[in-house]
Amino acid sequence: MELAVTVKALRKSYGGREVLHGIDFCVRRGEIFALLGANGAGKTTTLECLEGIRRWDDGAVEVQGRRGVQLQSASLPANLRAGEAVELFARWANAPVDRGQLARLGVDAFLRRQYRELSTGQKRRLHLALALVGGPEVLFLDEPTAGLDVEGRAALHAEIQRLRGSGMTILMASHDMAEVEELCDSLAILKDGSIAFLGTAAELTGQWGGSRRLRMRFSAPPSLAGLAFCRLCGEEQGEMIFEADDLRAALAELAARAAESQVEIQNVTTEHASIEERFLDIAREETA
Ligand SMILES: Nc1ncnc2c1ncn2[C@@H]1O[C@H](COP(=O)(O)OP(=O)(O)OP(=O)(O)O)[C@@H](O)[C@H]1O
Repeated sequence: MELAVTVKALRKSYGGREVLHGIDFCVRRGEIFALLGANGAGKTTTLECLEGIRRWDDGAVEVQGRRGVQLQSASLPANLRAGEAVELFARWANAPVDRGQLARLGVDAFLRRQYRELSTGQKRRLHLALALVGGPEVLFLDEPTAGLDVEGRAALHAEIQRLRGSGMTILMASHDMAEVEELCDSLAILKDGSIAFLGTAAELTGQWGGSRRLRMRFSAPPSLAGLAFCRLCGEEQGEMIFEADDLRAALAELAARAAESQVEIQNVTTEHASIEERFLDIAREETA
């Protein structure tokens, strides 16, 4: 397994207040990795340390390959035209302008417009185009689709997937759970400057432990008094809906109840927790 990014025991303080408390994670080459966390959790600080624009106090950070950075609030000279910015970055990187990429990002539509005339979404697309000049091997994106319209978001997701397909490693900070679920191979949840979860989205939502709801249709209502592993939380279209922390135990318990009550189980479906639900669980644990 080839690693593109390694972070070991990374610590960072601002003015004596520690905001990263020794975090560890790795990103494999060619994967899309997301940093999630509430406002102020430390995502941008972590990305900035990796991007090489922020000093850290202790620990180690390694990035293998050329870096491309889409800044969160990057600002260019107000009267610089988008096309001039692209030419300028290409000259600095000693690389040709990739017209195809500009078209895919929709930047070609406003190349003649000055930076100050661009909308938030257009600026974001331009910043991504600039980050991609020279073909980075490791790309850093800070909330890449914030401020983009639906079409822009879809186009950008398609482009991010295309870039991953070309072997690029992508690290992104995001608040958009649907985006993370759609794009990312693995993720870390930062909570107050420490890692609260590290793994894949499937591991986060969990096949069993992370599942929450069980829908069951019985031939007649079984006796449900004193359930230990689940609780009835509603009925919908003839199905009983249960909530459980351990679905396996809940299923066994309900099957036993059905047998005791001599009723048949006609249908069972489980609903897994979404990334958002698990994220909120972790956020709540933080304040508990
Ligand atoms: N330049 C700075 N000077 C002092 N404190 C800072 C600075 N930048 C960030 N912080 C503090 O460090 C902590 C982490 O901030 P950071 O921007 O890394 O979080 P974040 O997870 O990216 O938040 P957001 O989701 O709001 O962008 C916060 O408490 C923030 O107030």
